[in-house]
Amino acid sequence: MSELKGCDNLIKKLRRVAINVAEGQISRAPSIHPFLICRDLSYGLEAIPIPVTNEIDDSPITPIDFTYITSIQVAKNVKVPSSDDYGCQCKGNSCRINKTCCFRLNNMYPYVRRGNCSRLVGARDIVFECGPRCGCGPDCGSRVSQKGLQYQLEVYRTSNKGWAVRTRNFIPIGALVCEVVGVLKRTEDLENASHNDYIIEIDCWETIKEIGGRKKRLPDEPLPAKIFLGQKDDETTKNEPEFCIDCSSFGNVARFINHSCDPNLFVQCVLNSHYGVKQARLVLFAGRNIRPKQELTYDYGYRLDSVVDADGKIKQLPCYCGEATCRKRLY
Ligand SMILES: C[S@@+](CC[C@H](N)C(=O)[O-])C[C@H]1O[C@@H](n2cnc3c(N)ncnc32)[C@H](O)[C@@H]1O
Repeated sequence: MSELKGCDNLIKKLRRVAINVAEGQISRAPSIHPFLICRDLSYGLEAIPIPVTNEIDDSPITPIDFTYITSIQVAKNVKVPSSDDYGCQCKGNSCRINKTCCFRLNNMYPYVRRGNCSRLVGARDIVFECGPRCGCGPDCGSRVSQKGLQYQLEVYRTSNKGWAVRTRNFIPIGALVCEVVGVLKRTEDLENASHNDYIIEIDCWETIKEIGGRKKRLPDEPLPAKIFLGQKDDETTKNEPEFCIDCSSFGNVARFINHSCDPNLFVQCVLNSHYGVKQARLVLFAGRNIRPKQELTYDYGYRLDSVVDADGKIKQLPCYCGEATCRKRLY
């Protein structure tokens, strides 16, 4: 009986694969992994393919209700700060020795090199990197967060959290995992969004200023960016709109990374083309050594009772991270 059931399941799976081959959603080559439903979520946009697997249920064959992108898009009504005054004149790989390089904006050099991999030494309020207006080349050591995927990631189905992301490689502590990519929008434009599952707030300024219960990452470190934030006084910055990254319709693999109350990744704000902290890039780094097959998670950082519905009623979402220190609710 159980053999027959197994056969039945296999037939169902093959039928789904056949449908998706016909619809062009997955490669025509037969898969060796019985639960592989898409060979590459990014359809070739990432240097390393991101397979999607589902051993759990019959939910839509691929999480295809969004378009995969690899760099931030900007909503029409968002003005990106000027990049005229950002950048260094370093040439080639000279950034490490050049006193005027962008990385000197960091109080301390943020990365350390171990073998082939540069690692972030620890979470900072903000990391300054070289960027598009700099004279140095793409191999400059001050562009770590711009390197794209470095590890084999897999999107997979869970029994209680929908889709999730796990690594197929060992990821060392401090290593770049991925940027959170989506559409940069004004938070106020999303306040009436019916669901906020894929909206990530850029809270760099709030962290620096310890607003809303946030804590500075390195409390004793003088704020390296102060003089640059000082181009606009605090009052002006405070009154500027808030921004977030909306990954609901356009996004990358980060959109499938779940919350944990004891996460193995952390969000690092990075600036590399302007000084507008409210529009910092959000980049995920490993907060500890991560073994192959482990789920990747970060702390979404919601305050309890901070999410309300259209009628102003507090919304609650249970947390299934399963950690001993679980707060039981995401919000
Ligand atoms: C950015 S999405 C993550 C990917 C999502 N699981 C999916 O299937 O597309 C955020 C949503 O995933 C779910 N989620 C993430 N972490 C969770 C957790 N620890 N417990 C329960 N649900 C979680 C919640 O529905 C949340 O709003």
